[in-house]
Amino acid sequence: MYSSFNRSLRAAPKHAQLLKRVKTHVPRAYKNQSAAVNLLDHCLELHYNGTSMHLNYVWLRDHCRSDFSFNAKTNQRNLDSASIDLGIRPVGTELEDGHLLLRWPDDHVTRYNLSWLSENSYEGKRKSTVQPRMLWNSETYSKANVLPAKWDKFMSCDSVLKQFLQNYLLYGIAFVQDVPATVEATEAVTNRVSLIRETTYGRMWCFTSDFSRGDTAYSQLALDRHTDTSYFHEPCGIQVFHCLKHEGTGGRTLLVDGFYAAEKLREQSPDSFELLTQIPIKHEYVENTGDHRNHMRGIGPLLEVYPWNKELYIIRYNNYDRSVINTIPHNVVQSWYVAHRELTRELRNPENELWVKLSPGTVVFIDNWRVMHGRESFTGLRQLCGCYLTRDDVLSKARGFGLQA
Ligand SMILES: C[N+](C)(C)CCCC[C@H](N)C(=O)O
Ligand SMILES: O=C(O)CCC(=O)C(=O)O
Ligand SMILES: [Fe+2]
Repeated sequence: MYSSFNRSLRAAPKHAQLLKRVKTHVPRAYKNQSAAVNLLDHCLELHYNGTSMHLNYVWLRDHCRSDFSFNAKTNQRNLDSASIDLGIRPVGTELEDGHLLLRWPDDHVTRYNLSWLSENSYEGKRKSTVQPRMLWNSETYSKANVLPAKWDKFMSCDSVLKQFLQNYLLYGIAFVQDVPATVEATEAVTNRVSLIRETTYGRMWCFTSDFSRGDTAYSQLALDRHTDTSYFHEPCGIQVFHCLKHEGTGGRTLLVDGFYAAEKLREQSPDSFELLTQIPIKHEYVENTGDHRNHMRGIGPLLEVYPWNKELYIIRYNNYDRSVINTIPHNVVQSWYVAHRELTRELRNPENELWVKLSPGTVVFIDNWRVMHGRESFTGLRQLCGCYLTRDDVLSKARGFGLQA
């Protein structure tokens, strides 16, 4: 069944000798110190470090980290998974020195570190969160006393950037102060974090209340809390704002932790929470102004959770840009509106509102998959510049610093 395998690339015979080749039956159970293995009909059962894992046999062959199966330099799989016999079972197993050794019918030997298995198994993953977060309302955020980064150190010192990214991951917002009030400096601060995501608004944008675009953002009107670019299938991961100038009144920025509100909903009204994770909703951006012709549409539920651990990872909430609901029957529409109302009530709880007046020099990074922003109406000339980032790039940067993201 592994006829295409190159025998010379198989695991060293040293390991092979450790494994008794069992022709007629497979040993049922092995125990050593804190680990125990059982070969069940459809999977291998491994007890290790307080976790009981059920590891599918094809999976065990597929995730083999031998040189033959996996390229450790590129971190890519060499093995053609489609060539694995779907009925495969190991013909020999052994627990040795914190490792699980498996011999396959073609004599190939797979050697798993038990800690690697407990970290990477379904059971292990179910227990852990993908991204640790500190959910906040205005009081808890203020009490946390999260310090902003300062421009000089932020631009030159990696530990300051790392701390900034940690704050961003935990709270979904992070500030840099003392930034020169220019688009160029704002761009430099952003580039220090990651790649800028160009959209129809430009790469770096600078806007004021001139209705140059067909969107309320380009007015002096108040904007209720929302996430941006809900009309993309992948909404932008981060929004960066820098207020370069404001000669007038009002115009404060509103920030609300959408996950704090959504978790309240999950506690108080689990059915409504679940409905919001299941009903796909359209958001649209239709623009016909001057030279601008845009028609964007994104479809996705208001809340999305990882299926294996139910951890929330995105909220799309923009009542301005939400499009026609016509994909669900009326009785579900009614329940959806009830659920939307419950979530909205929580999002609008004044205790959850963090109001800040952005002023020249302060750049704010907002997790647009989690934290909502809005603004108070204003008078006078107000100029805001900023840009969007893609979430994957920012998370990658954070992981590069060893942060859990
Ligand atoms: C930020 N900037 C002014 C460039 C664009 C604003 C986009 C506004 C849009 N309604 C949305 O919520 O996505
Ligand atoms: O003007 C503001 O403070 C923010 C407007 C807004 O929501 C946006 O540009 O995305
Ligand atoms: Fe916005």
